[in-house]
Amino acid sequence: MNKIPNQLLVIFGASGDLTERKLIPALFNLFQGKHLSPRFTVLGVSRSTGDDASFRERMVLKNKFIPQTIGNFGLRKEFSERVFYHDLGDSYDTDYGPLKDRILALDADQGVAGNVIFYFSTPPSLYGTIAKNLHARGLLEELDSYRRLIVEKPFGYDLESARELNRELQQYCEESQIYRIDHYLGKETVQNLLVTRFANSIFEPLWNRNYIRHVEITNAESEGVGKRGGYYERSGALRDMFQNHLLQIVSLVVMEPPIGPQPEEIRNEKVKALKSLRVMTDPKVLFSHTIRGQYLAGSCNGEQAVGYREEEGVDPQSTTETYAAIKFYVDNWRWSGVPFYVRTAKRMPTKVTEVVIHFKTPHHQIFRGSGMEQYDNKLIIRIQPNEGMAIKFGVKVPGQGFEVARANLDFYYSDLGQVTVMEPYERLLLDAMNGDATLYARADEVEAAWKFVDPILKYWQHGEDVVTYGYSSGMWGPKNADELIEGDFGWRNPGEHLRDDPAFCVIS
Ligand SMILES: NC(=O)C1=CN([C@@H]2O[C@H](COP(=O)(O)OP(=O)(O)OC[C@H]3O[C@@H](n4cnc5c(N)ncnc54)[C@H](OP(=O)(O)O)[C@@H]3O)[C@@H](O)[C@H]2O)C=CC1
Ligand SMILES: O=C1O[C@H](COP(=O)(O)O)[C@@H](O)[C@H](O)[C@H]1O
Repeated sequence: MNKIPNQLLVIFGASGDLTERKLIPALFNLFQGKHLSPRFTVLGVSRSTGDDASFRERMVLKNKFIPQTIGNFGLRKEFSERVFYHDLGDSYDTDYGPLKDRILALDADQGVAGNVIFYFSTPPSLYGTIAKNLHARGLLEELDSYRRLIVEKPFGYDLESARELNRELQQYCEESQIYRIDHYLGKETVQNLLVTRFANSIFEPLWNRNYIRHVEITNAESEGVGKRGGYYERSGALRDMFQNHLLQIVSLVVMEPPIGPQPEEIRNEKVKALKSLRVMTDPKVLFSHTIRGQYLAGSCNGEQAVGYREEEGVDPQSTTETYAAIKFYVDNWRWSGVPFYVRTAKRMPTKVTEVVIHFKTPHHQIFRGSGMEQYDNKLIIRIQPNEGMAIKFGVKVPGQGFEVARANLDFYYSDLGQVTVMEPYERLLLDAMNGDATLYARADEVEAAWKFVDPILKYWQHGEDVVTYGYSSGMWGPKNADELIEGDFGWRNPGEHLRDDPAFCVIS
């Protein structure tokens, strides 16, 4: 079962939240599932004082994000013995000689055959510095073994900084060594978009402007920003979710069939898809096609929630958006004239991510007046939760005449029974260990996404007529966002339809 090479994973920023909440639990699950090679080893690196014992205790033995089950303590202990810590000193910009010695010693003791993956889990401002220092000590040179970098998001702050970061990293290693992580690509249902489209013959013939009226993508979270207010203030919903996760989903919906499943074939098509998004630069278009909002106090999931401006680390006058809805077009043969509507937000009534393909009504409506013309056919791809797919279509109501009712064909992943679905970080870590970059973003892909987002960011920052709407926590966001969608459609609000927000207002 073990095909993964022996290797060492070096995590920079190892004292942080991501390491504790996601990376170590994912690695433990992989260890538990016997997916790792027998000599797989982890070295945590950061500036915090510590040693192997204290790091093992915090990150493995007492890590509350690794579920405690009867009998897994022994396994934790075993796994913890494969985990080590290196204290870097006061700065990430230092001589990596001692770190190199530690890596060589671990290589000799643990037998990882010189294969090393460096995981950058620090603030992004340090990525270039860390790569520079690894390079200075020859740690990125691939001789008989491999050296890879996994780089966390956000990849850049805008187009220029993303380009600069690409240039910086590519100065020290080859593009093929760089793995830019986007955890949405690690979700089974996101990958299933490729299979739905290209492993079936029933969808692809309809997947174009002749049959599709519009495409709607919703990413809603009921949580607020929590303890990440400081980070979020500099980010906002557009940078935090739209530029990366949502545009990745868009690229999978929009792309042409790749000639094969190889990473470069898939990534080439995704880049082409992102390049075909119509960049909006006219302020009038930006005004009418983009909506930004910020959550106010309210009630979410039965609990009182504070407004964004009251969150820890947030400026009480902040205009950072926690809601973004964008309408745009894709300028290519397949999608010409089909509007795409994408929204992402925090403090919505529920947590849900879904893609809805709205098909056109039949061009000749025989059953006009029967009820069906109000309901276009839809394909709903539920990314989370209740992962699955549904097709909505019309059926005859039994009895005289031709009354049409709406029916569903549903598939839920849970119907597959006892299939273990890996968490995104598990899947993506395993892929990087295997050298499979299909589910990682390439430099040109990230830049193409920023090219589309940059003018929206600039307009939101400097545009004269930009408005930020306030919406109550627990509601579906600014009412104006409904007007983005032409015709009588509105957004498909999964679950309860809470429309009339008494607190809806303009906040800046
Ligand atoms: N947490 C999450 O859920 C997610 C995080 N990410 C990304 O992953 C990376 C790590 O995130 P996360 O673990 O949450 O971040 P943390 O703020 O917890 O930082 C990680 C570590 O980086 C080190 N560090 C070095 N310089 C600084 C500095 N100036 N300010 C703060 N920390 C510093 C700290 O370790 P020390 O001081 O010991 O050196 C810290 O423990 C970031 O790029 C983030 O954007 C992406 C998606 C989700
Ligand atoms: O990257 C991020 O993603 C999470 C949402 O991830 P999900 O897998 O729970 O949908 C989001 O909360 C966070 O703000 C963002 O940085």
